[in-house]
Amino acid sequence: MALLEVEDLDVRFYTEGGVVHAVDGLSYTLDRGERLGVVGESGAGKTVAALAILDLLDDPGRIEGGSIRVDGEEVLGADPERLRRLRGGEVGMVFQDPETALDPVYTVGEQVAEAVRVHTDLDGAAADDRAVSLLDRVGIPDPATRATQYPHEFSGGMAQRAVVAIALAGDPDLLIADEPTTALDVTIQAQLLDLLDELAADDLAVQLISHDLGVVAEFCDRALVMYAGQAVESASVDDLFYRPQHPYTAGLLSAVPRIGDDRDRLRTIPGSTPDLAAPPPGCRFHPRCPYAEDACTKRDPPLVAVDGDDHRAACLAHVDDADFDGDLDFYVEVDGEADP
Ligand SMILES: Nc1ncnc2c1ncn2[C@@H]1O[C@H](COP(=O)(O)OP(=O)(O)OP(=O)(O)O)[C@@H](O)[C@H]1O
Repeated sequence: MALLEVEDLDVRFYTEGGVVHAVDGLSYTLDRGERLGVVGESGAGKTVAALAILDLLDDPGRIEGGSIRVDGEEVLGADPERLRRLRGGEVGMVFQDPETALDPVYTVGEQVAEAVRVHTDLDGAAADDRAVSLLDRVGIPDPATRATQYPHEFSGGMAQRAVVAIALAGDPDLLIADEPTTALDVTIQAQLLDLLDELAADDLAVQLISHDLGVVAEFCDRALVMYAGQAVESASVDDLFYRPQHPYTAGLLSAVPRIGDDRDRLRTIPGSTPDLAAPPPGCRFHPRCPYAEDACTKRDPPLVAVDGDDHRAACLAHVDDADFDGDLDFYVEVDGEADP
């Protein structure tokens, strides 16, 4: 049995501008100890889908359907005791910005110890000791002194390590990291990824949400590509990078800057993500797709196996025919102009 099984998840936001269908029929699984990268442009539904796993969506967001099982147990509609065990217990979460995750009025040690108390049997001095050892485990030097300091005394990288320590307090099986390095500078980003790498080597499964395909290629075993609330491709990292099947995946890859690329301007896929209150009919990517045919405007394509069960895509288009060599230049816009 997979550690995490998401099946046909449906999340909508009821806004004044209409019903935003943020996650639509999302299904995927994550095994114990596996590292899954979730990629896609801003607004694809990556964060909303992750919050749904812990039933953390607030008004006007609502989970309208589907199933989320952690270790075989359903999360949706679970009682408060089960949710307490889940959040920060079986599943730890790290967000982009450590400053919003830490409370400025408590010391870092108090915050880690509180998480220890909530999720374990430890109390009092034993919880404080565990907090110091967690700070040590995430690579914070002189953890006993650091534990007595307040978040503002921590650098961004150290604060994010403290957030990881809090996420580990309940000894989770799964860590969801939502753009955990985006707010950090490049060297610190690499150090934090090294830390996640070490933790994952200890059999912790990681769901890493990232805009950065390079980070996903380096860190993850498998990747799930999301577009406009749906999964469009799911594959091992190798298959995804060398044999992308969905034109959107190919577009994302061709937008990655490469060594030797002398263009310093931003390369993007032409067009923008659709308004999820009124998504285009058929395949949601068709208005931006160079391969779109009439049928794509009518039929919402399901994920189908590409070559074996582990590689699935919501399109069996012609990316292969284009002899993909990682440089689909015809696809990409540079500064809004067609790329020569
Ligand atoms: N509170 C909210 N009210 C209305 N719509 C929302 C709300 N939160 C998210 N959405 C919508 O849900 C969709 C998915 O958002 P989500 O944050 O999951 O995207 P994302 O892929 O994580 O993007 P990013 O990389 O920018 O975080 C977006 O269209 C967004 O506008």
